[in-house]
Amino acid sequence: MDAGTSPERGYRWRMFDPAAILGPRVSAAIEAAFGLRDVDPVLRPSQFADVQVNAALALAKQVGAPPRDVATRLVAALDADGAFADVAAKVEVSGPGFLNITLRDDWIAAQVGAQAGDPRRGLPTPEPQVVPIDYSAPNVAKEMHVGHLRTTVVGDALARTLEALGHRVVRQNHIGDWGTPFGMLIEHLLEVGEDSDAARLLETDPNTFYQAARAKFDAEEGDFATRSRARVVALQGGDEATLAIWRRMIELSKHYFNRIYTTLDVTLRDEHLAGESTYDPMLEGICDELEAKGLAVVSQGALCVFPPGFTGRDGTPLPLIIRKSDGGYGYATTDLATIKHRAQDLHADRILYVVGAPQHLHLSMIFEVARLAGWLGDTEPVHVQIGNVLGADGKILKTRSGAPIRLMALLEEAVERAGAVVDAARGDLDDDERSAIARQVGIGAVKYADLSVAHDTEYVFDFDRMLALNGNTGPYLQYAAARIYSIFRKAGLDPADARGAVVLGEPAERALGLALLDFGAVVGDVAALLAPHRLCTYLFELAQAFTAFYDACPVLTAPTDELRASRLALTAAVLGTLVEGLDLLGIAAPERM
Ligand SMILES: NC(=[NH2+])NCCC[C@H](N)C(=O)O
Repeated sequence: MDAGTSPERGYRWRMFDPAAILGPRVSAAIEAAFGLRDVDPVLRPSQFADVQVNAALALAKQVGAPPRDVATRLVAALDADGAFADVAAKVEVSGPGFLNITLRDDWIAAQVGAQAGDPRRGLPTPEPQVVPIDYSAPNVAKEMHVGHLRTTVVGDALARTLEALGHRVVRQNHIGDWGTPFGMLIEHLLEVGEDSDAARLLETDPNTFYQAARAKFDAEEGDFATRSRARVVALQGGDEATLAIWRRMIELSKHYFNRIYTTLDVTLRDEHLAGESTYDPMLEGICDELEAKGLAVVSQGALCVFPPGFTGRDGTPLPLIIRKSDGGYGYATTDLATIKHRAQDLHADRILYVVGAPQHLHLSMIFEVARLAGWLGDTEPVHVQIGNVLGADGKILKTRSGAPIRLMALLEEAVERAGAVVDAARGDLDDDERSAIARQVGIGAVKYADLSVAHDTEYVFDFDRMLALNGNTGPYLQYAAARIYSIFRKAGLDPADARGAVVLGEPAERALGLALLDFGAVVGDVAALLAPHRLCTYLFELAQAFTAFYDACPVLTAPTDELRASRLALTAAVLGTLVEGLDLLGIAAPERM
């Protein structure tokens, strides 16, 4: 995906990673040698060098010389002003015209030390943006399904990450709390009574509540259906008594959502609720405006917009219906009001819609109509498409009987399974601590499984795999952090006090230092590319680099005091990075497990 208007791209906002420091120096050398300004130095990681400069290949055409010559002149320019002397031990021309740079060990060590002392741990500080994030968005009186789980988890990780970078995130939970079904739902609630067990289902098992209402409606029992239809009219007409009972219903549903959010440890709160009903007062004005602008036309009795470029399979233009022939408004009108509000009232720079992939056509049409209406200005709406969560059979995850999985039951099972492992491994800990760990590990495993694959791809929900202690899993990373906590317990040292000067001698030590320096750039990429899985991959590789280091380099029994202090400092930096990285993903790191 294109990074769009995201400010995190480029070196300008970054601090400690080698590319951020070398990039501008290579650009300056290109200017000195060839008189070309602001040329992208094209720095890439490479298996043959700490950093590879690929600019010569692209420059060759412009300069009119073979890439190897360009590369050689570039090295001469870099040498001439000593641009690399403090940073690079060696710069070599290789292959068709790459520059392979070997960094100085003492430079890497100093950067690691500086990053560890930075309160932001090397996170970039880009120009702050206003970013509304639309995520979770379950429907009132319906069970949240695994699709909602994934938008909740991915949206929350993006919210945490963008906020950590300094952006003003506006969390928006666009719950489905409005529309035709509310007539029958309210009538049902009135019949069973607000304080009945049947009403309580809204908090515990909303699907059963919904189905009971639906059954009465379909059976045409007495005048239930007629009353339901009248109730929708009363609701949308602003009848106070109807609104009062509707509010009670939302209140009960909120208890259900909040239980899920608390269990999941996500940052969504009541104040982030901005459901479909919020925009009801704007809908008439939206239709009037689009009609006045000549964008909406009446077709078969309904008011529609036909945004250019959207056609059905047979080539006919696709409508976005904004007012049905009976005068009612639907999902599309609400979304148009929503996007106008986000662009014009919230002054959004980017709007993230963390929503299931099947809604891509709908959202693309909304974005296009908003653009045609002139509402967007510089606002960039983005659909962060969420792929399906599948069962072992490769179909959308369902229970054996084919019913949708109850999300709470799924989360409870994750915690239970994690608990069995923790109970077996840590009989030495008391019950409370074991159950707290089980919760962090079980929930962390589910969240990590959602986050570690690209958000737009499908994946198979598999408890055994997500709870495994090896491989790219949440528990693996939590375990890596817990192991480091135990090293510090053994040393009788608080990791915050491990501030010895870093010395990098062994190859595994050096590789670990380099890995640490990437943290800021990776977090910047997560925000720019809206790709939390990149942070997962990074943390997994960092944990592996730590294991390799720990196998090769004794820490507590290091040969000298200096080395011991250095290795403890390195170890503390890894712990801090793991804990902070997991926190950006919304995953806790227990101190023991
Ligand atoms: N602005 C939006 N359309 N957000 C997504 C809403 C998702 C919708 N409630 C659903 O469950 O499918």
